[in-house]
Amino acid sequence: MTRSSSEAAQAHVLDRLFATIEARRSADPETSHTARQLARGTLKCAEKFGEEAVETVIAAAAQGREALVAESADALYHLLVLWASAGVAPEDVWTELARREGISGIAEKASRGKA
Ligand SMILES: N=c1c2ncn([C@@H]3O[C@H](COP(=O)(O)OP(=O)(O)OP(=O)(O)O)[C@@H](O)[C@H]3O)c2ncn1[C@@H]1O[C@H](COP(=O)(O)O)[C@@H](O)[C@H]1O
Repeated sequence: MTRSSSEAAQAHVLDRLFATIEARRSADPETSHTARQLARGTLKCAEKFGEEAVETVIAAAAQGREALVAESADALYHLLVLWASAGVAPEDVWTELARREGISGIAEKASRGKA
């Protein structure tokens, strides 16, 4: 696989995962972790993402590369569950990221009057 097609596959996996998450809205919470999370509401989904984000920080600080990869996957999954719960589509975020392409983060911060 070439570098560019590999990169495209990485992007698609998040879109495929989001489609799976959306399809789980009507699934049985007894058999679907996603349905269970969505049934708890957006605030609980946000709280769960926060927990997974903290676990990602701990992995980065003390547990090594393999743990960081695993915790990052958990965090991304729970971020997508949060988007689904809150009515955010991946395209909304991809569009915002594309809008920022080529804008230096340092220049953007300076434009808001921050050093
Ligand atoms: N990518 C994931 C994924 N990553 C992490 N997890 C689950 O997220 C949970 C995070 O671990 P925790 O120990 O924090 O969870 P927990 O012990 O259940 O804690 P609580 O939720 O009770 O707070 C685990 O149960 C993981 O199995 C995931 N569950 C599902 N998916 C994807 O979603 C698809 C649909 O899953 P279901 O909805 O379960 O069918 C799957 O095919 C996968 O592609």
